[in-house]
Amino acid sequence: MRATANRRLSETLLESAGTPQALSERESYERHYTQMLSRIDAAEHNLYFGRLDMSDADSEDGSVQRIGRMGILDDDQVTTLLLDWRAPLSRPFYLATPASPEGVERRRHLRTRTRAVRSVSDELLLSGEIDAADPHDVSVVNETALVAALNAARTGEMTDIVETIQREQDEIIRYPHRGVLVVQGGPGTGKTAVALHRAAYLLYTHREILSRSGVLIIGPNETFLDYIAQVLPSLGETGVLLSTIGGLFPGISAHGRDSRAAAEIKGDAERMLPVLRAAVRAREPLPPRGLTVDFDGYRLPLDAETVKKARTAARSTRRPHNLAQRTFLRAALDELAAHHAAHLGSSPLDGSQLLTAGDLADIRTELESDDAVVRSVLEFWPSLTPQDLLRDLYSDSTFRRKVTRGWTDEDRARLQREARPLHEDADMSPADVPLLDELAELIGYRTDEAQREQQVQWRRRIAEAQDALDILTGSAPQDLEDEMDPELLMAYDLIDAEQLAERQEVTEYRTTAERAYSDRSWTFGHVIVDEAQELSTMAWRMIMRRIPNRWMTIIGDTAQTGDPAGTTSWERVLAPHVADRWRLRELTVNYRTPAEITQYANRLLTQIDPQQTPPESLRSNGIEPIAVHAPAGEALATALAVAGDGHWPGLTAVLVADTAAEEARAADDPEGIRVLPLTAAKGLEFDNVVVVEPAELIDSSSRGVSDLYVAMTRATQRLAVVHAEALPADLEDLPTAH
Ligand SMILES: Nc1ncnc2c1ncn2[C@@H]1O[C@H](COP(=O)(O)OP(=O)(O)OP(=O)(O)O)[C@@H](O)[C@H]1O
Repeated sequence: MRATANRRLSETLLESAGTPQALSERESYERHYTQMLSRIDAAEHNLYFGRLDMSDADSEDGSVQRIGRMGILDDDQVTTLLLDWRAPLSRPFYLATPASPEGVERRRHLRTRTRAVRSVSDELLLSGEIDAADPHDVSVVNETALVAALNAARTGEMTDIVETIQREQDEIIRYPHRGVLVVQGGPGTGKTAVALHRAAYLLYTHREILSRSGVLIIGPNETFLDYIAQVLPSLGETGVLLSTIGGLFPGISAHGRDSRAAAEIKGDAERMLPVLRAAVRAREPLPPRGLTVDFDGYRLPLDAETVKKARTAARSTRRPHNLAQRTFLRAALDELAAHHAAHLGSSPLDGSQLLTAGDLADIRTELESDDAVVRSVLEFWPSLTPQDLLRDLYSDSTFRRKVTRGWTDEDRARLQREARPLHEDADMSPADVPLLDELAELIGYRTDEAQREQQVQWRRRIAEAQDALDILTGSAPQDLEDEMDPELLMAYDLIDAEQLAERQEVTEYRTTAERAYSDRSWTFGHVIVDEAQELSTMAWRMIMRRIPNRWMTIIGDTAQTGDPAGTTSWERVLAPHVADRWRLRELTVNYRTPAEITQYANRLLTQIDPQQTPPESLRSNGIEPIAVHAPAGEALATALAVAGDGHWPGLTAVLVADTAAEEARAADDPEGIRVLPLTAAKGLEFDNVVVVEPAELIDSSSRGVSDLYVAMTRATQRLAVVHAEALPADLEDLPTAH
């Protein structure tokens, strides 16, 4: 397959593209073969991993199914050599258990490295020894392979779980409902893995729709996106847009940081929406008394009444601010024209209007072409950009006071930020992005890069066409010029550059993901939100605008919420958008953290939310977590020493409270050890974790206990807790080490 695709690609590249149509065909073939090659490359590792011997089939061919990362047909294009793991026929591979064998006699699991088979394990499902009547069978599927996968050392990049997906996970990955699906599950239950496999599954099953509209996956931060970036390509999918909330506004890279207090208030829709609306309205002011505009040697009054009338006309269109500007201008000019006409044309005898409707229209047209008049009128309904408005809100205290009616001074100060004239966009923080998006909606501001880019391309094409015409003119037979038949028409006589450019068909070569990324008004076919508990109500509004059909998978754990603007209740965040039309599925098994660690972590869960069932650890590894006492003020240094001296195999992370992030950055981390503030470790995992100063983690935020819970559940093998202050009561009985 690879050789064929390679050959076709070279043939395509060698083809000369004479006509624009041939050129566009060539490019689409090129794209097709390049994508096919990258899919084949991506599936190379462990291409074929599962085999099902079915009991019911009578023909030999039908009795065996081979399952792999991608579907492969034999040369006859009919016989299936390998079934895609997402195909319905592959399902028993993930679902069959001895209690419910789904017609599978034997399930074989293969592991390969490059082209060599490394291991094979078989399970006999129809051996009849098991009580097939037990409907509560919770045994794991593909046990040997699963245990191997769970014990494998971590590489710092997430891997796919396509070979060992478990039943409860499979049910979510293939969930057919076309509405909002919420997946709630404790740490390590495979939520992120399930989210990514669901994206791949949906793209496979609904490729027609989704390859055009795209799938968006939202993750909590860039580190997390890097961590999961390889999973979808390894499943053969490259067309998914991965983004953080901060990355969803085209043209803005939100690298600024907010204090927790600022992020909390910025994320609160109830508080911010009235402020944003007021901010736009404040840019639709009334003129000062006595304002006039000069026109035609007269001074026309631009008074409050005129502006009010125009403003009412504009507002009654119910269109966003920028889009209502034309109505405003038109209405204001009508008023000014009427004023002028009254002045010029009223009869000195009886005051009746002597000017005709035509005269009035002329005045109106002249007013409209008078730049100074138009500029004066538009002072009261200027074009706005979300960036400028937000910046004014943060840096102009008078403006801020005006639009935050009813706020305390203390809350107002949470929005305050120094005005910085240069590189302002770099100052935007992730919490600002939903505000920008909301403002863009109120203003009717388009970030349609695609459109802008099209214009640039259009101009470029005209320039190219002009060049082509120039060459054509230049290559006219000069020496014959005098004798040339003046009646003979040349191409350049008939066509101008614009027409020539127009003849080139406009084709969009960017991928769906690239187009979606540059267009704020893009709506996706499916949206998956991971670590969804962290999203503020403002962020939810932004996401919902991207997915009007509400076909979403929302994944998270309300016990892990760290952002003070985040949620502890799915009902609360979803009700404004979908009322109660959403379904909940739960994941209950912790595949990451061994039981030795979970027994301590789960005590914290009782504090965070006693209603939640603690996830059950699938394995134990015999390594007890430890507590290490540090001298006062030396918790971080001690933690680094513990991490370094342990010589533990695999990846080690030292996790500190966000408030200690500066200190952590300055620390000299020993080789192979990552020192991370807690928010940057969300969703990640490491073989060994050293948690620094639980008391500080708890105290540094109103969601401190959740933060500690997240920190402890990042470990796949070992946990050490280093403390100079007293340990929280729940961890007091940790075995101590020196
Ligand atoms: N069926 C499975 N087979 C093999 N590994 C699995 C399976 N399910 C989950 N895992 C592994 O368990 C670990 C945790 O999964 P994941 O990160 O998706 O959990 P999570 O629920 O998102 O966790 P958290 O909420 O703590 O971020 C990962 O290493 C993942 O590969």
